[in-house]
Amino acid sequence: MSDSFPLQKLQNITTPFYYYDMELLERTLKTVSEEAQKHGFVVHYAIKSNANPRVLEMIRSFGLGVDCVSGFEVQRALDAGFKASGIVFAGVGKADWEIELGLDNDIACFNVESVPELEIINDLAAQRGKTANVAIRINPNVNAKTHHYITTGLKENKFGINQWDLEKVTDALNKMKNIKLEGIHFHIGSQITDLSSFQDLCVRVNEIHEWFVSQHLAPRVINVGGGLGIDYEDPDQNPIPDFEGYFKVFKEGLNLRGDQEVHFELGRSITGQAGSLITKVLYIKEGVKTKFAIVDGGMTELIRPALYQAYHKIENLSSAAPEEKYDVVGPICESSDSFGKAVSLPRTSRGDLVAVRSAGAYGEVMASQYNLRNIPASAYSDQL
Ligand SMILES: Cc1ncc(COP(=O)(O)O)c(C=O)c1O
Ligand SMILES: N[C@@H](CCCC[NH3+])C(=O)O
Repeated sequence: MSDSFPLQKLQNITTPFYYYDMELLERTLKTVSEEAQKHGFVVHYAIKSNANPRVLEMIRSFGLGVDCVSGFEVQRALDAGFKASGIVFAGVGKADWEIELGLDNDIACFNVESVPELEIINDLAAQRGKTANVAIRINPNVNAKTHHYITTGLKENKFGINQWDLEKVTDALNKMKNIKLEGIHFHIGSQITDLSSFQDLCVRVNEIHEWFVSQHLAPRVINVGGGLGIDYEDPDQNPIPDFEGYFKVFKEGLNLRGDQEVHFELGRSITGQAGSLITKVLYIKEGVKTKFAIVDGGMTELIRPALYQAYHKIENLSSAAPEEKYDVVGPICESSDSFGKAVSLPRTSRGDLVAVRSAGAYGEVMASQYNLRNIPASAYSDQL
């Protein structure tokens, strides 16, 4: 039985729902802010990982900027009170209305992923008599050593502009009157736990940076994206990622010139450990190999196990009986609707509350209404 959850209070809430440990979120934000400040680094929060209004409110209170990947995210960030001057906007397929929204609100920077996109931003900025700040997203062809669905910096991935196309970018930039080159941008993938991938990234960034300088273009901002992973196996042992070690890699690895700024776009490492999906056991059913614990939350609330075969620690909050093995499955009409196979849990019964841990990032925000289910509600440790 876990003592890190207020079981009595959680029992009164209709399941399934997301539970946010706001004290942990606060400690994580304090750590990331302090560690970044030591080096003068600027952190943008990747809102795609979690756009819950209460979560955003706390993140905003720490003065982080926001990294967005759609016009809807830009709008959510503005609605949550983030300043436009702290908003950066990436994405391979920005529609005209999304670019217009960014321009009309004077966001800080567009992270541009192709030459045709650059042309459209230039045209739309010209129509408004404005100059758009852009960072060129470059695909550094670095192996992030993570799940292939969430690696983004290999040459075959759709993201960014390949190095051999950079001359086309500089040619285009020289012709465009309504674009200002603000920086260069990279992002190699997500859930990266081997820091050597970030060392490899630094080597590529330095090469590419040198090339820009040789073209008499001096990017003011070096944006190295996000991707720092979390400990899904042991969230209690490692609730806060090693931000110190992570930033140190960039401090030591990047060759900076003058007053350049280094920007980061961190999502999972900020929100991941602060959220759990709380679900209730509906039925215990005998299976062929193990018993099924059928819970009332499923892939519609948390799709990561079904989509990436991702591991999430599962805990029975209600029982302290001897352990047995269960396949913990949801009610959705898909065989992949499983949170874990042969999971050791204290003997589990109908009505027990189960926590699926480390679900604060890419959890609530990826919920769907498949099977016409409701989008899950949330509860917060500081409001119970
Ligand atoms: C461009 C960009 N920046 C930042 C992030 C945030 O990544 P993470 O949540 O792994 O820190 C992502 C997602 O992978 C991304 O695509
Ligand atoms: N949704 C992914 C991460 C994608 C990151 C965005 N590029 C996950 O749950 O791990």
